[in-house]
Amino acid sequence: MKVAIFQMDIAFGSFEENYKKVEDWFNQIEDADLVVLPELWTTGYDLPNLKTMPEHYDRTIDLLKELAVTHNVNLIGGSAANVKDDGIYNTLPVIDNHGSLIHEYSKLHLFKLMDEHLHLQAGSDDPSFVLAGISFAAFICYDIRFPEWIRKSVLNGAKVIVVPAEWPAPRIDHWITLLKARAIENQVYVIACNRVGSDPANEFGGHSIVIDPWGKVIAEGTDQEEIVYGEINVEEVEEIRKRIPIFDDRRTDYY
Ligand SMILES: NC(=O)CCC(=O)C(=O)O
Repeated sequence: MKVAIFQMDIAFGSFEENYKKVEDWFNQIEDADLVVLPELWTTGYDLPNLKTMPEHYDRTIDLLKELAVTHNVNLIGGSAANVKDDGIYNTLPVIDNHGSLIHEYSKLHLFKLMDEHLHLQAGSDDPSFVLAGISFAAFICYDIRFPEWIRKSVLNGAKVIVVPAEWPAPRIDHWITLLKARAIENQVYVIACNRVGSDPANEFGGHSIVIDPWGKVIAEGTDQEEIVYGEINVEEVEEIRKRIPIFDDRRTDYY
């Protein structure tokens, strides 16, 4: 499966501008079966104003469905603010190449350092889904600091972990280290998309990445806007698990 990661800058609070950029980037992709976008790519962290944009989640889904069909590509659509009656969720949509919305996951762990707990509701969704015959699980940014949440999906069968993010540059070494650790400890592929550029509070670090189940980096972005391309082969997961059979060796009598 060929993957194209949209490592983009995000116009703060201006979803029209961000829609336009994403449409332009779709016209540039070379060869991809799966496109991955960053966290909150339609608005950035303009959290206090999200409630004034109640219609934009549905518009975002409509746009992504159209792009998936036009370009015949599967999409893990980053995430967008999803205004519901009981609050605003940070929701990740998955759309297949026929334009069907097959899965949604709202971020479980809210990141207080960026005020998420003041404006957003935590989700309660299962992160796992099957896309193009492959078992995936998708998480959002801060979720990667909770290995037990990711391990749960891997024990349920996920072979590829996808992570859209807005991860600030000063902690970019945490980003890379945590993603490598999640790949190695779970013997899965990791595909992670981080934005670049800045907003009024943060500068973001890019370094979107594809990591194989042995922990080897297959593709990595810089700290500038670009489409990062990588290729995954899920049969590798079983090969690595035969070499070091951690799932047979777990001591479930102790933990
Ligand atoms: N958008 C986020 O969840 C950021 C998480 C983050 O920066 C971290 O250090 O964790």
